[in-house]
Amino acid sequence: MAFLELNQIFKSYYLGKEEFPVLKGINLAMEKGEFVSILGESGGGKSTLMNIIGGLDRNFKGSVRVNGKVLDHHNPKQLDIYRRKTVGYIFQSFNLINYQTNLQNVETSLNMTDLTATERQERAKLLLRKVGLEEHINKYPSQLSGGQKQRVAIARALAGDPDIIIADEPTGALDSKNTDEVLVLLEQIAKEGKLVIMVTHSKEVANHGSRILYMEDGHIADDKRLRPAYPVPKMINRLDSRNLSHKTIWSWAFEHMRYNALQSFLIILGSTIGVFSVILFLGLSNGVKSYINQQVGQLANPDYPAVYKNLSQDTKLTAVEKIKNTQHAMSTNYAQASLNDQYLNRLASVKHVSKVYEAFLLNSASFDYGNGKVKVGGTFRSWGPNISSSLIKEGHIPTGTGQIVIDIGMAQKISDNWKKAIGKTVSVEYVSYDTDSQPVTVKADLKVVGIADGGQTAEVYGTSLDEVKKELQENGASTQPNYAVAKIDKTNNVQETVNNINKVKIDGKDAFTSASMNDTLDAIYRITNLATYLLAAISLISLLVSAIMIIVTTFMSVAERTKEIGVLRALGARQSDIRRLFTNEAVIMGGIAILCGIMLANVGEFFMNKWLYHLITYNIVRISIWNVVEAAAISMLITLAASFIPSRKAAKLNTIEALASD
Ligand SMILES: Nc1ncnc2c1ncn2[C@@H]1O[C@H](COP(=O)(O)OP(=O)(O)OP(=O)(O)O)[C@@H](O)[C@H]1O
Repeated sequence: MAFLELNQIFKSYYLGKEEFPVLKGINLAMEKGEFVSILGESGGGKSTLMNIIGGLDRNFKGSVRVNGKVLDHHNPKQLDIYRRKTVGYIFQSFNLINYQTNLQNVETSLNMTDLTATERQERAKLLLRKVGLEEHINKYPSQLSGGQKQRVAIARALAGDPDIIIADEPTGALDSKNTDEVLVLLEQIAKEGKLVIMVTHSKEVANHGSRILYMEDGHIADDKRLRPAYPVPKMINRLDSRNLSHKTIWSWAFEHMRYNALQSFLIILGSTIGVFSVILFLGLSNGVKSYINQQVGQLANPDYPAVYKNLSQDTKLTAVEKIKNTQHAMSTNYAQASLNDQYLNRLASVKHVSKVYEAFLLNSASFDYGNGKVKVGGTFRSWGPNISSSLIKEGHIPTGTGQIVIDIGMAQKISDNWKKAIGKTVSVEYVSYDTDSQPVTVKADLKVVGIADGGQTAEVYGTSLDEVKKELQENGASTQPNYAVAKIDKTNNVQETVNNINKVKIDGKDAFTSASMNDTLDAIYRITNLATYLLAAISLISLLVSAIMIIVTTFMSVAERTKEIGVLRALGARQSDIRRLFTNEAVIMGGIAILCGIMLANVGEFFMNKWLYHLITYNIVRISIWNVVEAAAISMLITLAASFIPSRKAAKLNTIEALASD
């Protein structure tokens, strides 16, 4: 039984329904140690026959038997292994991979053997030495002559230690000197016990073989033996084949990306800008929220909601709107708008309210220092536990009568060194109302004991509750508080208690209106969230643009590398290897873009905070680890999705057509 047997091989091409038979019943037997030349007219079916022997063509009739076993051409996996292990290809146009060095080109094939990395390198060097290219191992194919390229291709074909070498017009593109050198090498390979099958148009070239087959009209017209087959030496230590490792595919993807540096750089740049802006906008939104929190939080303690008397009948109004109505009503009917003992006691009886503090908010007050030297307007308030003491930047909160806390803005006007305002006397003037709701002007001289900074939200002027009551009493104004502060036992109970306070009824009507910090913040957050989503959506657009760039460039890359895909498949790479090759490259670029985007966003955070700090004294960009994770995940998903279709297309390319592409 011969090593390679072809039985009744029929092959036709179809144009529409029209059949073009090319091989019309080929029967052949070939042995190891033979150097078979195939001659024949152009279009006679030589390459078609080679594709069948090489395991590239699966659509034919008949059987191919190798070493006694029928090759199952309906089983792609078996064919992958067959090409990897049994066949070595040499093409007319060399088909070397241009972004790999000559050494790496030979190693490409060796990567599908069971050798270790060092063994692979040693064998690649040995093979390149064998074909006389020892000095050129680190050059790229573009730096070699045609003959040298073909010798690299021969070294690559031999790399996996195959039994059959298929050379399809290996000398077609070479001059006579290089042709001779290549033929000597092929003869040498046959002498080493391999079956060499060479297609040629030249009789002279064919004569180097030990046997010549003439193909004519889809048949073997003549089979001429020139000399006996070379004796097959005992082959020991044969290499075994294995699938390409993930590591190898990653390194190829990386090599190709490096080879196409400019194109890769532009894609990475596009994605980097996308990732950078998504992270930065998310960080900005965090900063804005935490800034609002800080501003509102430092002004008022969330465990102490303010409670006003409710005068609005319209139940659809929000708590904040109802509070405004009550404040308006104060100047027309103070007695009705302020809280009497009945209301204060009822409030104290609400569940979770552990204490009720009377409080005054006196709008349109004026604060005067040095008889008009510094005069400012603002709201004067009684200082209660609801006002955070962290607002005090110098001095202390007002504890007894005759004391005042002024805003830092006024303190700066009083003295260049604002801290020196402590101890100065400030005159306060405001309007309140008597029990008949008639306006009463209240004046008092108070000593500055503290300086407060309310940030962007409010200017802070305040005195003790006792002092307010004393002033009102002395000037004949009503001492009924215009609002109250309820102390809630636990932070967790605040929202529920505020809701319950708003439901309390006196004389059948809603008695109170109160807004928790959450109510106030929710409205603000809704707006900042909206702004954030809009900004993030804009940056997502740049990610999408980079996704489109990835799709386009991967498609272009597949088109450019069609031949390379064909070569890799002919060497035994699986469809999944090809798919991974393209996906991995996109993932590497996406990964680099994510890293660059994260780094840039951090730099952006630093500079934006630096530039904006003097405006608001706050680090307004606050990138959290979650912002980074979110942006990285979105970007990687987009990258994978973008590379999916082109990679699949690459994997599904027909190997023969890919090899035939220009
Ligand atoms: N994919 C295809 N679709 C249709 N016809 C094809 C296809 N590939 C080859 N053929 C036809 O099959 C015939 C045999 O082609 P093949 O390439 O095997 O010939 P060849 O003997 O190698 O020719 P040459 O010596 O010119 O390379 C030709 O007529 C060719 O036009």
